[in-house]
Amino acid sequence: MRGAPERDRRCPTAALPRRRRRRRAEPPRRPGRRRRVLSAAAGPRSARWYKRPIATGSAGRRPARAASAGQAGRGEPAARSAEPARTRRGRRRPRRGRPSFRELDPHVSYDSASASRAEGGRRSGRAQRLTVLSGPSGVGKSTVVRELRAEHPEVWLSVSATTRAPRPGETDGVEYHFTDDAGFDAMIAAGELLEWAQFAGNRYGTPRAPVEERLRGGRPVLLEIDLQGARQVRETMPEALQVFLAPPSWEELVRRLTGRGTEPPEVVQRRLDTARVELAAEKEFDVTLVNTSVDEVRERLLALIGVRGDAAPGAPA
Ligand SMILES: Nc1ncnc2c1ncn2[C@@H]1O[C@H](COP(=O)(O)OP(=O)(O)OP(=O)(O)O)[C@@H](O)[C@H]1O
Ligand SMILES: Nc1nc2c(ncn2[C@@H]2O[C@H](COP(=O)(O)O)[C@@H](O)[C@H]2O)c(=O)[nH]1
Repeated sequence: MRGAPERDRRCPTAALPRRRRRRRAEPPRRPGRRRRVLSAAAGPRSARWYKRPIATGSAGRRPARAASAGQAGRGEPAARSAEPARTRRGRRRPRRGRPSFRELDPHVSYDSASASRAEGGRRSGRAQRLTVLSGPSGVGKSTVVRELRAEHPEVWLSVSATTRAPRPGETDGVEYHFTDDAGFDAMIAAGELLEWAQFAGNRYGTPRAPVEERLRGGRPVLLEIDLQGARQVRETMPEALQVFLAPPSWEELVRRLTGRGTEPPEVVQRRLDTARVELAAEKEFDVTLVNTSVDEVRERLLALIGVRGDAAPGAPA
């Protein structure tokens, strides 16, 4: 054992010059945990990934590329103005703090926990099976999921129960299981819901049994749920991959939600108020995908779920 220097027992910093005492007397800081982030290296469809160490708290995302998804004029993510700082050796210096959702580009970033879960799962032959897709109302979750399932019906989407009234064109048992308050209460009381939440004046919940059944059968399962539901699933099923779908900009989110024309103005406003809270919680998720292009997000999501582009479609829906 190396001999420890003898200490002044009354004051551990007494031997230090005065200006260094205060700093040494403070409890030692935890060294900044370094995370590894995988980011798309090249073009939007690239299957190449590079690993880039970043400091804790930084998403380490690539600077946004204007019109990267060929959606010029439709709320492209704001490009970062300055080149990233570099170390003396010319390496990229990690940014301090996470960028806001406005700074993100439509490329995926995910931290070490989810990356190793997803990658490790695949290596061991056990693909990531449960994926939660969340994000503010109107960001495009249903649109992306619809496109994804058109190509890959083997990805099973949970049909939620809700007390919301059906919109024109919605069918009971297809988009939702529509129920009333008493029916919803009964499901809660019977423990039939994996999670549930109150959202913009209605209740929504994920029926537990069908999800568990599909997971047992090895099907990739997708839950399209709000932030409160995502938090509950994080508690009860921490192995689930949590994906946040973000809008390219606030203005674009407003445009999409109002443009959809499914809610009266007061409900749109309510959903937008909630959206601010949801956007602020983006960091809780393993991955953020910015929905600038539905095609790109669909491909990214398929890769994250672990469904290969060459996977045979046509599995039972
Ligand atoms: N990448 C995109 N570019 C432009 N418009 C889009 C994009 N993705 C979705 N939209 C449009 O945005 C609107 C809202 O999409 P969608 O209904 O899928 O949102 P959502 O997140 O499922 O909303 P909610 O949470 O309220 O169910 C739709 O009109 C859809 O066509
Ligand atoms: N916590 C849950 N949230 C859900 C569920 N099903 C849908 N949702 C979310 O509700 C809002 C509003 O949906 P809308 O169809 O009325 O526009 C949206 O964010 C959905 O993701 C659920 O089972 N649990």
